Amino acid sequence: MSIYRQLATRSLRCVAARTAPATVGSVSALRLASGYALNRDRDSSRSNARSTGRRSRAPQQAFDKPNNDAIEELTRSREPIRLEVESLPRLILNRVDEWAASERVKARCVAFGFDSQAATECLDAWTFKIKEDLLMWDDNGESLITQMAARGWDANALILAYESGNFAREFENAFLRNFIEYAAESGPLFIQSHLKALLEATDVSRHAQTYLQARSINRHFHLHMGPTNSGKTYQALKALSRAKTGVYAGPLRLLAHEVWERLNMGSVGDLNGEGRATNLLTGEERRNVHNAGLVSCTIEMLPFYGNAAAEPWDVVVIDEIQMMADDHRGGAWTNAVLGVNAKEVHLCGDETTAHLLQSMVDSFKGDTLTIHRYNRLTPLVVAPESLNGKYENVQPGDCVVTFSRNNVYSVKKNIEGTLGKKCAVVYGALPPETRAEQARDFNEDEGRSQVLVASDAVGMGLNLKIGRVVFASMTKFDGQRDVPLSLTQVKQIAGRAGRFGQGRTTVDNEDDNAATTDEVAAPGGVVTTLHAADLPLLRAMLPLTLPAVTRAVFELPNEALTSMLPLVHPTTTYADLLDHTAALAKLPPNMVLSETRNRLALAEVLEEQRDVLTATDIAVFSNAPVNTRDPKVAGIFQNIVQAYATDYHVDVEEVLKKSTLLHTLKTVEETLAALPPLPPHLGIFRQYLVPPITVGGIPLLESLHKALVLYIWLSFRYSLAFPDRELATAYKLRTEKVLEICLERLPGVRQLKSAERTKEMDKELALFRRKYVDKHGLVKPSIKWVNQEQEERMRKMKRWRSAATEADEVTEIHDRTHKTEGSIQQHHPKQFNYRQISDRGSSW
Ligand SMILES: Nc1ncnc2c1ncn2[C@@H]1O[C@H](COP(=O)(O)OP(=O)(O)OP(=O)(O)O)[C@@H](O)[C@H]1O
Repeated sequence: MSIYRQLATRSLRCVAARTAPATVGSVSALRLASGYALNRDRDSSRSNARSTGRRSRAPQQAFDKPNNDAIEELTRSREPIRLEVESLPRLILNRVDEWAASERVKARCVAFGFDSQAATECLDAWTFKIKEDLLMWDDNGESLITQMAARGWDANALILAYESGNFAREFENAFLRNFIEYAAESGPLFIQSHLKALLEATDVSRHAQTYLQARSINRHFHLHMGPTNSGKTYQALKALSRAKTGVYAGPLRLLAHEVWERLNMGSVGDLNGEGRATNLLTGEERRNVHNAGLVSCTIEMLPFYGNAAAEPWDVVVIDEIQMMADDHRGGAWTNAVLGVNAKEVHLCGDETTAHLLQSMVDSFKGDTLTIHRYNRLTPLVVAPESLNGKYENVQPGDCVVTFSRNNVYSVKKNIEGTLGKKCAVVYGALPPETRAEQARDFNEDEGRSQVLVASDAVGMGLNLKIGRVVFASMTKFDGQRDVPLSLTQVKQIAGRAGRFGQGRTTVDNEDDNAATTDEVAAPGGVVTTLHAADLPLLRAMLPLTLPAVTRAVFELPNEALTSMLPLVHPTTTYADLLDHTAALAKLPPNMVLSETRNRLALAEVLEEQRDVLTATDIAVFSNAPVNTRDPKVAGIFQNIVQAYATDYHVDVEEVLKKSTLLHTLKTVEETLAALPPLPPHLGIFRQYLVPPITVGGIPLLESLHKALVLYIWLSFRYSLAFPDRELATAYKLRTEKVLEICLERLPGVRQLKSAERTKEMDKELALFRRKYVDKHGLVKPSIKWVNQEQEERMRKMKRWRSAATEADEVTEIHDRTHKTEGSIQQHHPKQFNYRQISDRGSSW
């Protein structure tokens, strides 16, 4: 947070506390006490200690002590933040002098066409007028709102900004717009018409009116509201499956894919196996089915304007509507509600958005709305006990939730080492296709995995047979520090337990919500924590209702940027253009601008090619799916932009070459191809079956996958400049395959001891040995990387031996070496002898 923001925050807090003492609470409903961080540290220190074989230094007591402070804080911070309208004038007064005197405001004025002398004079005059106005306003709520509106202040927007904790930036933007409106009427004559043009270009408050088709019909909205696993999507899809034309729009391409498959196969609602021809449309994939009346797509690809004949869709289903409050992607949901051309719009999500959606729909003349409310189909209970910090207590059907890829691996290793049961993994950086494969391995009876270890990515998009969710920690590292899990995250993740019709473990709990279902409800879900100390917190959080979403996230339309372009100085960078437009934008009611951090990072790269790229190019590239936190992908994005700008021809292999990611893919593929299969019923014998590159290569393969998805995404927008879509898709599929095998071979599962093996198992094992193990008890070394490792050892050995022969005093060692010449493996029996280690627990 900048110093300015800190000061602004502090001063506004003080004023608010003075002016509305009884109503100001803490900013976030769930910004909890430091006890969270303690739990996370304990968790990771514990897993580190296990994996390194050391004892954790954290005293055992700390794991068991309930975190009362955090629970108390939780209860207190549930108090809603309130700001009375009467406090607003004072908040404005307190800030106005400092704001007007600041250099950044002057710089902004210069960018808008003022000279600095004129800017200072005009700002002084405006400040004086504000103070005069403030003295004249009476302090009665309703009339104050009207008086403020007459002077260009949107009191309700400022109150919402304050209550949602974003007020510093938004107050500043409100000052800027108010000042420019004033200057456009009363400022220096030479600039007035220019300022009016700026105000017009950035006025997006009537953006909904630009969706002409949607405005010309009367849409009927159905809100399907309920917690996870309450059957909302099921009911909405039923309506879609009956429609002649329609669309399903979901948050992930995984979900779009799943719905596409289900509609085509007829496994939705009333279809009873009679498939409906449905097309698939995602940023990276298009599949056309003959005579398709339906489309399944990701929300960003929603065909707003209706079907191919430009007629309104009969039914459009928009899933996970609460995502309209998401800082980064929320704009896509908001636009869908504003502009989709459909007779019936079904919105599925949790209760938090009901009020906001009602007021949005009310603002569209002629549109109507019905709300359907649902309860969970299966009960969800908090277990009476935690796992008491012991992975031994994990059961088949459990999903252990932790955060970050490394923690997922380390928990997987701990569980596999302790229980001897294989774990599937799901985390955000895994390609969705690989996630789905892991989910299948866990869900299906013949799958190898009985336990799932997942990050919060498990909260959405996958149907999983989870009986019990176990939170390994109640905090998450946000890139800078540990933050407590939000109530939304806790509820979304916990809700995965006991999925209707998919449950695995049972709890004795009668389901009383399942009256409307077509089939018998499955047993309910259970949720618990790994550590005893976290359980009371979980128990306190689960029954809480989620705070209502008060504002939808709004994405700056490209038209606003292109209208602004001729109005700013020609040397203005794209990042500054974005920033100026966002600062001056007049938004529709109850909306807040989306987060532009990632877009600004991409804009910096695009700036290098600003003389070549068109405004449309910049708009497309700056919205490309690039995670700038992954330096490999960010580097490849830079190569792509450069190749596009210089040659208008982007060769997929060429842009990937510098990153060596394709080389990694080939090396891992070759390594895997030379490996014997995994031994049956045994844990993984790391030395032969898990070459280091198959573990170390996983993050690189994940980056490669993202880079390929980016290429494919761009190829759908510029098919001439990106001609290698097929090749990129082939590489993408290869990457997914290799990733799956690498995950399959991740070391961890303890080898079964002979007492634990059945005769059948022994038989299969004997077969395996005969085929892959030589007479010395070694896995047959036809494997390139093993050979290379052996050669390296031989080289070292020779060097060491020659050094030893030179020194008389090491004769004894030399003799010992000489005896075993020709059988280098015998120097490392622990590493190479398969027979010797097969009965030992894996050291991984
Ligand atoms: N009436 C029903 N008959 C049969 N199966 C149903 C019924 N309602 C829901 N299901 C099944 O229950 C599971 C959960 O339903 P659904 O995905 O619609 O819930 P949801 O409330 O949308 O959950 P989420 O918010 O997690 O997406 C699905 O597998 C769905 O097919």
